[in-house]
Amino acid sequence: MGHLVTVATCSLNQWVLDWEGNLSRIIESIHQAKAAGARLRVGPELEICGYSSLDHFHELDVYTHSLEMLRRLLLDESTHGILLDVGMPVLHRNLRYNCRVICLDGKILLIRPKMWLANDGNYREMRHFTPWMRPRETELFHLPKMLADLQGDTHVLFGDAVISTPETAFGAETCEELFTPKAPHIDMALDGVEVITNSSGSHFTLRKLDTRLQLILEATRKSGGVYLYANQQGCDGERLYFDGCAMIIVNGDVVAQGSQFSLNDVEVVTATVDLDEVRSYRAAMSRGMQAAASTARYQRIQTPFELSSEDDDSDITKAPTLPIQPHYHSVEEEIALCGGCYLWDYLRRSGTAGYLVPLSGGIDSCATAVIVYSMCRIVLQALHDGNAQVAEDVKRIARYAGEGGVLPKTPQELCNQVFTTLYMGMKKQSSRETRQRAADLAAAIGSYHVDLDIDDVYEAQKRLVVGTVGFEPRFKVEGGSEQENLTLQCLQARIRMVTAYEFGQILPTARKRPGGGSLLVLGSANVGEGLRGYLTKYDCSSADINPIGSIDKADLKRFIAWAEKNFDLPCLHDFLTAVPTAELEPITQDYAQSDEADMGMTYQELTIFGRLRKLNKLGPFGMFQRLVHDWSIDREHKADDDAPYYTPAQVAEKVKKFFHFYAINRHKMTTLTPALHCNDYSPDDNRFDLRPFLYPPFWKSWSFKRIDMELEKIEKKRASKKQ
Ligand SMILES: Nc1ncnc2c1ncn2[C@@H]1O[C@H](COP(=O)(O)OP(=O)(O)OC[C@H]2O[C@@H]([n+]3cccc(C(=O)O)c3)[C@H](O)[C@@H]2O)[C@@H](O)[C@H]1O
Ligand SMILES: Nc1ncnc2c1ncn2[C@@H]1O[C@H](COP(=O)(O)OP(=O)(O)OP(=O)(O)O)[C@@H](O)[C@H]1O
Ligand SMILES: NC(=O)CC[C@H](N)C(=O)O
Repeated sequence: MGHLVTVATCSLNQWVLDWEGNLSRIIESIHQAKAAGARLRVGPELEICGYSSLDHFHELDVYTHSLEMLRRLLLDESTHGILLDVGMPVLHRNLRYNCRVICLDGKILLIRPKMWLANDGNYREMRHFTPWMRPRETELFHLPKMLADLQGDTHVLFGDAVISTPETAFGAETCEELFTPKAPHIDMALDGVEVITNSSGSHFTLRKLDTRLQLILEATRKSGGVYLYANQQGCDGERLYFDGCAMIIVNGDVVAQGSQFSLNDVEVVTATVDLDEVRSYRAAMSRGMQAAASTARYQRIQTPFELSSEDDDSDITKAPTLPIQPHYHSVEEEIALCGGCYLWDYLRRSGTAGYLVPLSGGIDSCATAVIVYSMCRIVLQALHDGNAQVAEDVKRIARYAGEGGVLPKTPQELCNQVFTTLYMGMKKQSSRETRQRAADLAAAIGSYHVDLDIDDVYEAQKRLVVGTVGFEPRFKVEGGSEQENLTLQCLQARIRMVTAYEFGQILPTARKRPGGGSLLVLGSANVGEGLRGYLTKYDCSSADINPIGSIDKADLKRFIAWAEKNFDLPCLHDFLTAVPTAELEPITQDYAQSDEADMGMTYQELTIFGRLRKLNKLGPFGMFQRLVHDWSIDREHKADDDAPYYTPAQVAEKVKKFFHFYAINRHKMTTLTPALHCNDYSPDDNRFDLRPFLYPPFWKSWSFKRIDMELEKIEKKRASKKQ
């Protein structure tokens, strides 16, 4: 029995209900772990069926197929000789549990159900599973016949227990459990469990890795121990991107870290850890006394399987893996990499021929196009690194096999095959500048670019009203009313949507691309526009998928400024300096439409409203109370110099205006294009931010009256102070 132990964790790019694909990735990770000399391997949460199976967890098939895949795994002798911690759903006494199955050499040692289910934001585990609410209790699980014959027994243990090997003990906690105030690893550590596995289905949001890593570092800093973090990676069929980053942490130090964004379907991370370091770390007096006082005792399931041997201790070629500095990406890199990896998974899994972006010459569709370009760069890097799966996918999607099997040499070359950009101008509304910016960007990234005008279609459609009811709607600048102005704007916007789909469906065939097929249309409404409803329902904001729908204008601008340098795209500079405009109204000598003027608020203010509404959970009155302090405070007391300054009356007006537009436009969120989830202030109505979409008029609401009452109090106080 030795004290040097090699352990493995992994990230797997699983896909919901891809039973045989998921199993093959699990087996591949076990082979890689064994090849690295590991004797314990942990995989992501629910890895057999894929984490985001959602309401499929209500179907018995999912439990049956999970058992069938587990049986295959147990039967496969190439996976023997290593302790396995595998994730799958299990039906036990008619209740559904989210479980870890711990097995060795074709036999199950323990089934450990998740105790603290994830149930906020995007997570609805309580809808699908029952939590195991009996800490440190176990009972017998009746094995179905297909497993009983392998096990040579009819039952195995089910519940909250740990595994004891000759040299150490290890226990499993599952994803959310780490985030809870009384995480299971605390009691396990106090009871002498030295290795904790954490199998996660943890999604990416911008700047989130820090939170996750701090929790793990803190856990092992306080309790000591070896922590093995496994996570899913990629798009498994939902709006979430799972950001892998498998890690091994020892006593508060990271010793191994996998990639957060990559196109590797299987990534195994291993380290050799010294159990004696855990023992010394824990032997500190105060911790020792707490451990002695703890009454939490775990049932230990004994196995004679050794994680290491005394031979290892005298093998001087074996050494503990040294601590490293954890690696974080900047926000700009996160957008480029997360968006790029997600779009590649979506493309290769949807079986379509590529993407199409309606490119307006503005910053949002520009950001979407640059994310597609980032995808092409990531793919090229993976080809360069010899990723066989990516090579196979490129041949299939970009049909390079048909052209002599030569793979693309540059991201632009790939871009030209899988990415179309479409500028759809109007003679009076579109400026030369936007048309030129779109063309310049397309040339720089190599997309197949189409530049056309939609005036004929627009005029023909407009004539339907003129010819049928004898009324000719006019723009405001031509003397028309508000309603006429809106109707004409929305008409253009919707014609663009129809045109985008038309081209998306026929272009691969028209270009004689082998296999034809359709392009997926990408949307590019940013998070603020969605929230404020500053978009036309069913225009180009209605697309197949939107990579930037949960990202705000400020982060998008940072991303474009970063890409200008890091992707060597000088043409991006002009996008950054342009005034955001919808170009839906005719441009005259003294009028050009502008987003911020139209919206009655700036994009910066929109981000603040969006965060306070969702993250701080503030309604109109609460938001007024908060902002009157942030925005009306005397300049010299201000913490943030960039924050706007407004009088209390102006703050009241701003907050009311925001909630008014939010309420009357909320219906647009119900039909908004699915967006890649990158931020916890996303207004996505369908999965994340569940709200009504028919509100009473806010101008007459009690909450607005309360703002007025509060404003009166504030103004009286200010007036009396001045006297
Ligand atoms: N309570 C409710 N529940 C369900 N649906 C409701 C509804 N109230 C209205 N509606 C529907 O929504 C329609 C009004 O919404 P909508 O048609 O979007 O039209 P609307 O919101 O009136 O106008 C679109 C606005 O977006 C602006 N915009 C800015 C930037 C870009 C773009 C662009 O398109 O490129 C547009 C444009 O300047 C204009 O101010 C109604 O005609 C009705 O069909
Ligand atoms: N002239 C155009 N040609 C092609 N697509 C357009 C054009 N005008 C608008 N679109 C599409 O409609 C979407 C919504 O238009 P809008 O004017 O609101 O742009 P936006 O959301 O501010 O984005 P952008 O910054 O790209 O203009 C754009 O993102 C773009 O995809
Ligand atoms: N699957 C889970 O338990 C995930 C929940 C966790 N709070 C996370 O975001 O990572």
